[in-house]
Amino acid sequence: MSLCLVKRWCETPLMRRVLQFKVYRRKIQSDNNRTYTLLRHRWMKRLPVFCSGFRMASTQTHKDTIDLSKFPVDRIRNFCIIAHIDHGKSTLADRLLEMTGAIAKTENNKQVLDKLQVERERGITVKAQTASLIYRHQGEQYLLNLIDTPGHVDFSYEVSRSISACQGVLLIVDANQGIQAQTVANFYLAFEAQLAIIPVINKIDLKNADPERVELQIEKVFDIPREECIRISAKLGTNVEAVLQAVVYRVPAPLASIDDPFKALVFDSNFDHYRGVVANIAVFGGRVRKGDRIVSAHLGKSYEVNELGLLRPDEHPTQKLFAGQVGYIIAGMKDVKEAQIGDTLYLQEQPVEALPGFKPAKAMVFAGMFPMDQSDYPGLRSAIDRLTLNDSSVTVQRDSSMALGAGWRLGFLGLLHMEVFNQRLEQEYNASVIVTAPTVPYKAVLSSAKLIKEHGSEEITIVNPAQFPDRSVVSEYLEPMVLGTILSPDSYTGKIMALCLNRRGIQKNMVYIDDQRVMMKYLFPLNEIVVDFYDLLKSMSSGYASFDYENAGYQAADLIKMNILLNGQPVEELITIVHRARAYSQGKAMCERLKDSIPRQMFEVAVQAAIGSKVIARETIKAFRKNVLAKCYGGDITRKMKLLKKQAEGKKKMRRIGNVEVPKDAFINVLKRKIK
Ligand SMILES: Nc1nc2c(ncn2[C@@H]2O[C@H](COP(=O)(O)OP(=O)(O)OP(=O)(O)O)[C@@H](O)[C@H]2O)c(=O)[nH]1
Repeated sequence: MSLCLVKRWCETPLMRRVLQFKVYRRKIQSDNNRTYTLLRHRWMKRLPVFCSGFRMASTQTHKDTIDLSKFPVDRIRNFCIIAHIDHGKSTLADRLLEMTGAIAKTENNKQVLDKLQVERERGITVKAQTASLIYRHQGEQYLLNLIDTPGHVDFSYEVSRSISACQGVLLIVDANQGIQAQTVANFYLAFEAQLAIIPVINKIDLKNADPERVELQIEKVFDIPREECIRISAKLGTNVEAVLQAVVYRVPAPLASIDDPFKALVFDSNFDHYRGVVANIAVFGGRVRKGDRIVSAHLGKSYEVNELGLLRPDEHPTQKLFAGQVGYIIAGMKDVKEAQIGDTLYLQEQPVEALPGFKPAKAMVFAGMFPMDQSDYPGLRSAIDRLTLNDSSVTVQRDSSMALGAGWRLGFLGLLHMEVFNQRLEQEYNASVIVTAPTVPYKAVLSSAKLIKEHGSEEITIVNPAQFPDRSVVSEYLEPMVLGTILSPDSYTGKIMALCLNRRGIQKNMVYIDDQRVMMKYLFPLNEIVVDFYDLLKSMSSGYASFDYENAGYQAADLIKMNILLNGQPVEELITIVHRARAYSQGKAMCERLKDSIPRQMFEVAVQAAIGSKVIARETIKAFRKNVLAKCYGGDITRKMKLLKKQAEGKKKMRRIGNVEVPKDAFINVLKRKIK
């Protein structure tokens, strides 16, 4: 009884503070480091970026358990893991982290480097992650810097950036599926960067694994001798030690000298609300330490280094970073634009020539984003601002529409990138949005002198179909093209060729990579493959075909603007640019899909597709009222109220266009097509 009372008394807010204060005092005397850590967690979290200097000073007391000066350049290896989606990159990274003691070995280590909620839910990597491993081999210690990269084509920009910080790659291939489209694309990224390529055949534990066949494919397609392949099971940890040894022996040490002036490449960055920009860097020469003044070559601005260290995979502060090493740096930059990806950092007193950097990511898909309710606009604006700070490949422009109000037009690297961004807005910022039909960036060569003067150039890029210029003022329209690679078992070739033809694809090449699998190259208009091509390809090949694409410039095309009318009213958000030859079939398909997407209203709704004033397709949605109380015979009034409330809430998720209620996902659904 008395014990219980004491416990309760201890838990009163006042006593808690007193007791905590005592704990702090005692810890200051006994263990300086831990006290600082506690203080940091309790107080510093609330302080804004300008306090980051003080906060960093507090971490100065951390003991440097890793003495980086012990790792001369010849004992450093920088490598990334590349592969087709789901071939086991993140699982292999888990095993490498465990085996080198970076994380404790437990059953729960599943894709440890996939930290975002969206990555965990979808089971895909979206953002490349770095981890420094310390590996002991034959009495020597090696510092291995690993970068786990995403597999999906939309995030290949992350792969090319990661490659620039490395001298070698582990090219993972699934022992069951063999070489897939992203395996080919990623191989060429590494090959063109002249990196050492270690082929690793994963999932040999699977019943249908056929590592011999995969080795032959690797030899045939990539010209890598089959003896160089390492067979592993990342899941069970089988033979993973051989991978670490291969990294030590086959990946060259970085070409960087400690005697050169400090020079580092920013290959990734993210924004921390309290500390500002955390930039991931690869040091190409010299050394940098805390307190140094560094300059960013892009902006010419100088900063003091507040914190630096390794990622193991969590931040592990150190006093210095040396030539050849990969780590992070925090220098009071308050915006990711100050630490542009591809930028070079150097010491203020030792200017150097900037490193080549990267080509900026090019948005391939544009869509309008609008708040569900205009009163949510300020909140959504701040959510988009914050999310784009951590994803600089998204472009943002203000936009507005008659039906949806004020919003933005955002540019993404692909449709999955757009979906992931949308999901992150909802999950991380609780922001619900309406996304309009995605479109690709078209170009128009203007013929009107007045318009050329207005735009300052003859050629304009159109990212909003509503602003598509009329044929009368244009001499030529251009559409973006891509070179697609399809890998599939040969039994599906006929069906796949029909699909490609249906999407205006032009075959460029077709080779057998073994006696059953075929690789086809097609030139496609981007617009034809961006929305649902991949889904259709997967379903018609029972999931066996894979697809990847790369930019292939622009090509002249006969394009027209197609309007969608709901009860005679044009819907700006549903305007699409189509090829003249496909206008009728696409207009018909869009009307059919809209008929399925829009719930019945109290009145009849005519859904029409029109080119200019000519209607080319029509569907009718019959009048209807859903009586939610139909099954509620007699009974309690509160139950009826609940049902009506639920119906009202459902309606909130709709958008009123003219007098028609349109659900928010209709804008994207309407573009999905079926193969004819
Ligand atoms: N049987 C078996 N399954 C494995 C093995 N390695 C990975 N997997 C499974 O394959 C699936 C995909 O693994 P991930 O490690 O997420 O693949 P990934 O390449 O990182 O995927 P992305 O990041 O989305 O490209 C998971 O369900 C893993 O459990 C293996 O050696 N054997």
